[in-house]
Amino acid sequence: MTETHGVHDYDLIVVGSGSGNSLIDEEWKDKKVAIVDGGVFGGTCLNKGCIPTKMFAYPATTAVHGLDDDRLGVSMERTDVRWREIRDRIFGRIDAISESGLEYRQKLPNVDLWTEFVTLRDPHTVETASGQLLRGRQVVVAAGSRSVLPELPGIDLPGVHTSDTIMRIDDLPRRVVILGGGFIAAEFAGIFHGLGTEVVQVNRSRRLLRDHDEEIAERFAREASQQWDLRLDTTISSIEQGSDGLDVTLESGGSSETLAADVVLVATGRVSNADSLDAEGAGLDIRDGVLAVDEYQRVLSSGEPVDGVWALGDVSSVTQLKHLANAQERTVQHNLLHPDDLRSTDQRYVPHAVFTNPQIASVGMSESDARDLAAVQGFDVTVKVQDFGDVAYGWAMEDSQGFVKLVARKDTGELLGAHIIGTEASMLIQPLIQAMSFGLTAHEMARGQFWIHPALTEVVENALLGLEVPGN
Ligand SMILES: Cc1cc2nc3c(=O)[nH]c(=O)nc-3n(C[C@H](O)[C@H](O)[C@H](O)COP(=O)(O)OP(=O)(O)OC[C@H]3O[C@@H](n4cnc5c(N)ncnc54)[C@H](O)[C@@H]3O)c2cc1C
Ligand SMILES: NC(=O)c1ccc[n+]([C@@H]2O[C@H](COP(=O)([O-])OP(=O)(O)OC[C@H]3O[C@@H](n4cnc5c(N)ncnc54)[C@H](O)[C@@H]3O)[C@@H](O)[C@H]2O)c1
Repeated sequence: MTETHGVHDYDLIVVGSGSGNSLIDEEWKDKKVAIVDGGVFGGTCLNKGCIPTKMFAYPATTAVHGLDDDRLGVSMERTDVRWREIRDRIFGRIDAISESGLEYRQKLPNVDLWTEFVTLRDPHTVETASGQLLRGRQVVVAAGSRSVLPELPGIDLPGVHTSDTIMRIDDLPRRVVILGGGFIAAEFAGIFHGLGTEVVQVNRSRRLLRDHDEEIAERFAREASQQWDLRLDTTISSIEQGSDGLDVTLESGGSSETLAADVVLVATGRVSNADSLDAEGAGLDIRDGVLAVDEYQRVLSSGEPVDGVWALGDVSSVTQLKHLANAQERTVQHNLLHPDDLRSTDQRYVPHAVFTNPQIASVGMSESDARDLAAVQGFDVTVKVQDFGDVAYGWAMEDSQGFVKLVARKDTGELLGAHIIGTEASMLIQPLIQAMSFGLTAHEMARGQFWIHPALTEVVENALLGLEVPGN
């Protein structure tokens, strides 16, 4: 670092140590780099997102599957759930990774680590909370997103959590009320139900998982309502401290009801941190609530890319997923060093999975989006829904939950969307993502390879063969 008139000068400033941290590799060893993070080193995914949630979801799903095995002629009992042991195992591993990542960065001679929140003074200058000014020849904004809390009486009470804090509580709650119908609500409902907590999930609209294919969302609502108390078209009007925990008042169709809960989880969405960085004040564009970038991840000001200023991940992406943030990080890593050979990220088929019970995974268009596109572009759509229970492994499982739904163009066999609900949906979908990414048609994918018999993947093969496409 060099210091001119109280300003610390760098070749590169990275704001955010989540996906942004991976940018700093050997290529930067002879340059001055600052990495700034006012939160926990390593970002959301590691510390309070993808990783710990899945480490809770796995034991919870294992427990629930065991309980469900009665119908297969095997009886199991969940006798003990040792929450603190689970929690401490999870965070024992995670906190150590965060701490060692921080120590590693602190030791690098060319890197300064600033453990403060910053705001943007201009596109190339950030000001730390303690008033230090850092100026970067290049700046990467990778400041992520944060939970939004609805304005609700009692929202500040102890016992009311977001996903940031609920995984660290001391005891497994006996009763939890979850507000929201998206990814986080679905995953935590699955976790707490699996571990034996009484779960009430409250969703404002009739539709859970609103961005999913309708049939998937409906099947999930059916499966959820058989496991926990699902209240649709319902809101929470207030939370109060009661004599037996929290009194949570629900409103639905003009009537109200008060439930007692030990904890409330608020899972009502996450917003880009572009506003808390004061990106707009620094002259940067905001589009759809996120920092606007072009295809090369260059940040825009009045619609034009700002030289040497980049953004990636949740701060600049409406789709908040770690694998997308990572892909954008690889793009920025290249572009920072190759201004004459800029790359973009292929975002045609960004998949996702919801690790609830049953799992859900999806890539590409929903049936209704595909039909809308077909109406505009003048092609026909073919759809096949194949139940897990129709193939041999599904019989072995006595499965009545899972299905694969494929959406394709009738004329060409191009796969437009794939949606799976059921056991290990997150893995079953991968060959479909591959086919779509590499342009395999439905028939080529079905007949161009062997499918192991009698593996569950046969449900994908059969779904492909059930589409009305050329070759089938
Ligand atoms: C509960 C939960 C579960 C999730 N599960 C999954 C999953 O299973 N799969 C998946 O793909 N995605 C999942 N996600 C989403 C995923 O975590 C995010 O998409 C991803 O972490 C975004 O990475 P990022 O690098 O953009 O931001 P982050 O990892 O959030 O990093 C941003 C960093 O910037 C810091 N920061 C913010 N503002 C400032 C500032 N003003 N000054 C300095 N530092 C600042 C923050 O402290 C943070 O460390 C989950 C999210 C949550 C909340
Ligand atoms: N497995 C994964 O990939 C994974 C897991 C968790 C989170 N995430 C990411 O994190 C993001 C945030 O997750 P999320 O579940 O918080 O958001 P979400 O956008 O998925 O769902 C938000 C929910 O809150 C409801 N809601 C919003 N405002 C409300 C209000 N005032 N009162 C009542 N309900 C309200 C919405 O109707 C919706 O059901 C996801 O969109 C996803 O990108 C991914």
